[in-house]
Amino acid sequence: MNKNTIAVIGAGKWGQALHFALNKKQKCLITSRTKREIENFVDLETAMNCEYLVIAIPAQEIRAWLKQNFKFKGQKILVASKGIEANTGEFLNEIYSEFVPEKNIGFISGPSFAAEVIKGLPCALVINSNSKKIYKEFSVFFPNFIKTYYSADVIGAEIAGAYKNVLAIASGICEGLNLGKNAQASLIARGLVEMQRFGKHFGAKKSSFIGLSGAGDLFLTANSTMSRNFRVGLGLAQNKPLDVILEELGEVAEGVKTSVAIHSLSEQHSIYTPIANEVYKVLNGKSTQESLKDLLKN
Ligand SMILES: NC(=O)C1=CN([C@@H]2O[C@H](COP(=O)(O)OP(=O)(O)OC[C@H]3O[C@@H](n4cnc5c(N)ncnc54)[C@H](OP(=O)(O)O)[C@@H]3O)[C@@H](O)[C@H]2O)C=CC1
Ligand SMILES: O=C(CO)COP(=O)(O)O
Repeated sequence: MNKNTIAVIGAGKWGQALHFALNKKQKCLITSRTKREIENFVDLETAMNCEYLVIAIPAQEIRAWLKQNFKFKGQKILVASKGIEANTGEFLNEIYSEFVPEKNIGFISGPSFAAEVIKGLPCALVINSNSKKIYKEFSVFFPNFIKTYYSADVIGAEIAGAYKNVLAIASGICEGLNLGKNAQASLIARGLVEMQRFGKHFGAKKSSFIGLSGAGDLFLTANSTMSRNFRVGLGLAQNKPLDVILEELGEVAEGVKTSVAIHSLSEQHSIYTPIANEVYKVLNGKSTQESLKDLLKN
């Protein structure tokens, strides 16, 4: 393993933006499944030898990718994905725990559209880890336009980051149906309550939901066409088939699969998650008007 070296794995929108940011203060390598003409692009083996790895691969792909490619040699990992595995309902920290010791891993959360980070626009992120050492070691890599905070509430950050994607789909539907700003603000506020309730069940801290990881990322994503998940909602409001919406998007919208995970977890654990459940149903063919009626029922 090469000491004091850093690499990003996954050169999608977020991986490239993080690489741009992390390459400011020191050399940062990048690798991806598909080779690209990017500064410091290397093969997977070279990247895997770095002491610090930032992994930006969609949540649904993580388990298979880790099984196929990952060998733990003492690397420190920062997970940049936001989602819950659909077919198991497992959180990313549970999946990673089979491959990396807890003291070597952290999770990024907070409002951060890749398109803005790659322009060097300022933002604030949270590095969530059970080890403050992980925060300290990774935070020095971040450039001066990114403020980093520390939190030990890994599960809270994970749930907030994954849940807000489902709520962004709901907010996109709201916008697409022209339901107005009152409706959208109500949806976002109730969504925040809902994700907090869901998180509490799994041991998350309330404070994570009112800070950057929860409200911060939710307000960003649920209010902007820059969000892929929000755009999925806009498409659903126009009655476009999901496969067409996803084909046009051409990038990952984690909320689609995460809604499956939240739906099954909330049934399994009897957690009241009305908005996420309606998103799940609309993604499975329920009409948006029916869904709206059901959400408004007293
Ligand atoms: N975009 C954003 O603003 C932000 C995104 N995120 C999160 O980061 C994660 C990645 O998102 P983003 O980069 O935007 O998504 P993109 O769709 O832009 O890119 C995903 C990347 O993952 C790689 N990938 C996909 N499937 C596999 C696989 N089976 N094995 C290996 N690599 C794979 C692809 O590599 P290749 O192209 O080389 O095949 C692709 O470049 C998501 O969880 C997202 O929620 C978090 C914060 C901000
Ligand atoms: O997580 C994000 C910003 O913080 C990106 O959201 P989308 O995946 O909906 O574009």
